[in-house]
Amino acid sequence: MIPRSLLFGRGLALSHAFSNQNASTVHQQLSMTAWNLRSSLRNIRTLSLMSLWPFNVKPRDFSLPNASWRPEMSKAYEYYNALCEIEGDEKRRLWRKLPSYNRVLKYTTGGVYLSKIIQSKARLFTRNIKEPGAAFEYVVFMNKQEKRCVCVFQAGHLLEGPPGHVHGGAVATMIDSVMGTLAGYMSGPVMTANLNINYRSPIPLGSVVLLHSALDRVEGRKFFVTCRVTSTDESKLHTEATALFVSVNVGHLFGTRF
Ligand SMILES: CCCCCCCCCC(=O)SCCNC(=O)CCNC(=O)[C@H](O)C(C)(C)COP(=O)(O)OP(=O)(O)OC[C@H]1O[C@@H](n2cnc3c(N)ncnc32)[C@H](O)[C@@H]1OP(=O)(O)O
Repeated sequence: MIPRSLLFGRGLALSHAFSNQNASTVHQQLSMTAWNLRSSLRNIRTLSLMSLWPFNVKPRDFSLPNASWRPEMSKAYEYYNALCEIEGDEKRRLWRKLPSYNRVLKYTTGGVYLSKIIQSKARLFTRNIKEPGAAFEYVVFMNKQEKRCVCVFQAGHLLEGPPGHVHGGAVATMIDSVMGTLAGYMSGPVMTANLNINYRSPIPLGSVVLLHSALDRVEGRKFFVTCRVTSTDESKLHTEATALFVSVNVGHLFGTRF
């Protein structure tokens, strides 16, 4: 005959034990169950660490200064970084420098559309060129209280569009990324539903600009965001944009929502 514990699992096996065995055997069984539970929890913890491999080492923060930065980039960085370091209660600081990685680590194991090979090779568009200074060099400074952020952006030589100037798509990429970062910071996961851009004056290749983004209003799941791209002294307007971001649940990103 098949033992009852194998048919109904440990819970039912224990109730069976209560009715048939003496107290010391029951105590022994309870201790064993607790030990098994602890060991299972240890295994789950080990598994969850393994599932992050190879990302359980500290990822590289791409928003730190490097040798490719022009003095203008370093100067703007230092200006906003100093705002982040103003003495005071950490929680009450207005400005924060956001770290920037080449993957959104939380989502490494998701994505029903992606094969394992593509998943392991996926990298954030703006952080996928290894040569420092060749493409998108940028740092985002967030001011949650004022619902705005500033991005210091140095456009590298691989972003050429018109000769000697930055490609409009590269500008749009940065605008979308910075506005999306702001909307996401305020609300959790979002996707761009609508993006309108007016290009006012071309951005010279290799130059440093600021992207000023602000949350205009929120209507339910809809986040309306603005963005202005200016020279670092803010005297020249390069680009203006407005966008709508819609907050989504993680299932939407993985195509698993119903
Ligand atoms: C750390 C690194 C950070 C990097 C940040 C990078 C940010 C980059 C962001 C992106 O580039 S996302 C990629 C580009 N975007 C997409 O691929 C989105 C494709 N579209 C969708 O997935 C869906 O259409 C969307 C999530 C936007 C909306 O679908 P839902 O089914 O969730 O919502 P629904 O269609 O019910 O719309 C919700 C509301 O938004 C409104 N809406 C949606 N799309 C709209 C649109 N295009 N224009 C105006 N309104 C729009 C819609 O009318 C409705 O308004 P009401 O609530 O008032 O009825």
